[in-house]
Amino acid sequence: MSEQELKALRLRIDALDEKVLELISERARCAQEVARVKMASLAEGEVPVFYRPEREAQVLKRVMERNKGPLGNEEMARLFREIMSSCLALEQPLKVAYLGPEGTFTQAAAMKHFGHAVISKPMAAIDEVFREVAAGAVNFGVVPVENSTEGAVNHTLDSFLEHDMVICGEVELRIHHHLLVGENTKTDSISRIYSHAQSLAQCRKWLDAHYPNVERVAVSSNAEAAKRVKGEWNSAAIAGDMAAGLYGLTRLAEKIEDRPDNSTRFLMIGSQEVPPTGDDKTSIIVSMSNKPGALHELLVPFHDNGIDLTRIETRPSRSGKWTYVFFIDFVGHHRDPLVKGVLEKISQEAVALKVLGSYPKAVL
Ligand SMILES: C=C(O[C@@H]1C=C(C(=O)O)C=C[C@H]1O)C(=O)O
Repeated sequence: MSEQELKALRLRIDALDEKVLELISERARCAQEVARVKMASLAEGEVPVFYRPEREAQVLKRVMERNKGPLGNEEMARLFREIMSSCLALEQPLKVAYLGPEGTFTQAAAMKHFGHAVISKPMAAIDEVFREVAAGAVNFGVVPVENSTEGAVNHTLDSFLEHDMVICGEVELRIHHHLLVGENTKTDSISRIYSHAQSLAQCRKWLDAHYPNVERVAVSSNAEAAKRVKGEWNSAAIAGDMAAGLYGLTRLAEKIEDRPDNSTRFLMIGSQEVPPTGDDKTSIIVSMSNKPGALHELLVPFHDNGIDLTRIETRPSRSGKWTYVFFIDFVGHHRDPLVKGVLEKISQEAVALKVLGSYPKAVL
C-alpha cells in the first residue's frame, strides 16, 4: 500500500471518528434527558430507577440483530455495552460489589454485565457480597453460581436461603486458566501450586499429567494465588488473564482447564424487580414435604405446561436434618400467565416457594 493511500484512509478515519464522537455525545445527552424525565415523573416519596436491565438487554439485542459486520456481533455488543455503561453513569453511577479481590473472574463478569463505568467494590467472601447489597451500601452484587465442569457454587445457593435478594441478571463467562509464574520463580523446581479449590478441580487432569507430585494449595481466590506467587521462587498459581495482568505474572502454560468449554455463570443480585423482555429466565427456591413423589409433583406442572427447566439443584434446607430445598431455573418470566399458573400449582403442594427473580437471558 502506498503512503498516499494510507494517508487518505487515515483522513477518512479521522472524519468518521468525529462523527462517531458527535453521535456518542448526542446519545449521552439523550440519556441525561431520560434521567430528567424519570425524575419528573416520580410520585411523592418514590425513588428513581435509573438502571433498567430489561431495556439494556433490548438495546444489545437490537445491535446484534442489525449488525452487518465486519465486526462480530459479540464484539459490537461489547462496544455498545461500554457506551451504555457510560451513559448510565451520567444518570447515576452504579455501585457494584463483587467477590474479590481485584482480578477475579467475578470482577470480569461484573464488567461484562455492567460495563466499566461502575464503581466496583471487591468483597472477601460471597456472603459479604450478599450483606453489602442487603445493607444498601451498593446497588448490586455479583456472585458465581455454577460452573460447567464443577457444578454448583454452594456458598451462593446457601446465601439465598439467608438473605432476601432479587436476581436481576445473569452472565456467562468462558473460563480459561493459565499456569502463572513470577520473575523470581525457578520454573524447574516448582513445589507448590496455589489456586482456588474450584480452579484446581477444573484443571485436575492437567495437573495430574504435568505436575503429579507438586503440592496443590487451595486459597481464597485465584487473584490471591497470583498475589502469593509474586514473592516466592518455588511456587506457581493457576489463574486467569486479569490476575496475570494485575500481578505481572507470565504464562508457563496457557488454557490448562480440562474441558475446553469450561464456563461459569454469575448472577447479579439486588432489590429491583425486572419487567419482562419476552426472553427471560426465572429462578425459584422450593421446599417440599418429605414424602414419596414430592420431586415428581414439583416437576409435573412444568412438564404439563411445556416450560423449559434449565437447572435444578438440591441443597440441605438447614431447618431440619435430611430436609431439602430445590433451586430451579426455567425459561419465562414470573408475570407470564403460563408461569403464574405453574407457580400457583406448585405453591399448593410446596411447604414454601420463593421467586428469587425473573431477569433477561444473558445477551453477551
Ligand atoms: C437511557 C436509559 O437509562 C439507562 C441507560 C440506558 C442506555 O444508555 O441505553 C438504558 C437503560 C438504562 O439502564 C433508559 O432507561 O432508557
